Amino acid sequence: MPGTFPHLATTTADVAVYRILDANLDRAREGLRVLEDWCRFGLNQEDLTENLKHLRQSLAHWHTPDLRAARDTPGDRGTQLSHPDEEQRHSLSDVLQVNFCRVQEALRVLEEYGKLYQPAMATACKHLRYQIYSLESDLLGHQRQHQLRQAHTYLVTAPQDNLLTVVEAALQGGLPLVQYRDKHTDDGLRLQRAQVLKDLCHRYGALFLVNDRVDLALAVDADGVHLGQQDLPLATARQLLGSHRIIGCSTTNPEEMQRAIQAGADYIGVGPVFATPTKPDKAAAGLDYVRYAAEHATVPWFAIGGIDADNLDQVIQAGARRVAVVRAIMQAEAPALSSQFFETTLTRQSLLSVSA
Ligand SMILES: Cc1ncc(COP(=O)(O)OP(=O)(O)O)c(N)n1
Ligand SMILES: Cc1ncsc1CCOP(=O)(O)O
Ligand SMILES: [Mg+2]
Repeated sequence: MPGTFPHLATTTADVAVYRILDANLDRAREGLRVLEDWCRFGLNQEDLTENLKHLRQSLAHWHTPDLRAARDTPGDRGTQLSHPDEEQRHSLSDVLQVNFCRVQEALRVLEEYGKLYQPAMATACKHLRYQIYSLESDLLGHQRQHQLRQAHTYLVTAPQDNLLTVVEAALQGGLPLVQYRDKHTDDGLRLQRAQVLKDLCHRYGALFLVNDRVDLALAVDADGVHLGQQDLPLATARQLLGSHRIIGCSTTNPEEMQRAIQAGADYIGVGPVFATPTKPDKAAAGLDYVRYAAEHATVPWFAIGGIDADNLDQVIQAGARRVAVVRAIMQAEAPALSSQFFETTLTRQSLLSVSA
């Protein structure tokens, strides 16, 4: 077989290899186009768009007429094959993840069969595959930041027996952001719960962060971590989590806010706005600190502490457009309706503020 690949396929095996190369060049280029279009139209990320376009064009170079000539779509038994997982996508992140996998698999196939056809092609596809791996974490990081900016309601969970039922109901109500907070359960159970919650959030296209614990966040590949003033320094957490994950920071006053932003926090908590039994050890920072944040915060910020449907208007009037809650959803009769109420009210207010 080696060396028996003239420009026109001569044996049945040659034709089959040509068809595999043709199909996978199509697969890889189509997947790259899906990723490129989200970077262009969804994330408005020019660099990422340019990178993906360049990779797509590099692949096109190898898609020669003799490979295309081997195509036999009517004779392709695979066109009828499908799998339930291929028929639906749970979220944008799901679309991105699936298409990264598609491109990586196709490049692997091109590398292996390319060794029979043109070794230079195999080498080129290997290099492209490694470029895609690093592009994936970069794009994932931008997608997380995009989702964070779009989120207006942040559920911070409380340890209760119906934790999963409440969180799933809230996700069904459109909750975009969840933080697993559990100060006293043993680590084995916390790890297990964090993994289940992360999978649940990603099934609904929501971000999942872990409170306090960078190790748990890494162990379950969470989207990030939320740090308080007594937790790991943000710089250390950033070293461990990297730039593609989200790090949030609690703040109760302007000094803590400025320190958190200078340290590179992707978002901050602003509160407790009102005294709350959920965090009885912390005095209320009051609406004045919300007003200060509205004026000075240069990163996304979530008002937190004693916030519910009854006092949401006051918090909005003080300038908040994002809130984090525990009891208002965890103890709601209907967590889905509660999430929907917060998210629609705050999203509407944000749009009104932008157009004002
Ligand atoms: C969004 C948000 N803001 C503040 C907190 C409080 O964090 P927590 O770990 O409960 O308390 P401190 O570490 O800040 O004392 C939060 N969880 N989420
Ligand atoms: C975790 C946290 N950080 C500041 S206040 C608070 C608790 C908020 O709980 P609730 O929304 O039930 O008042
Ligand atoms: Mg903490």
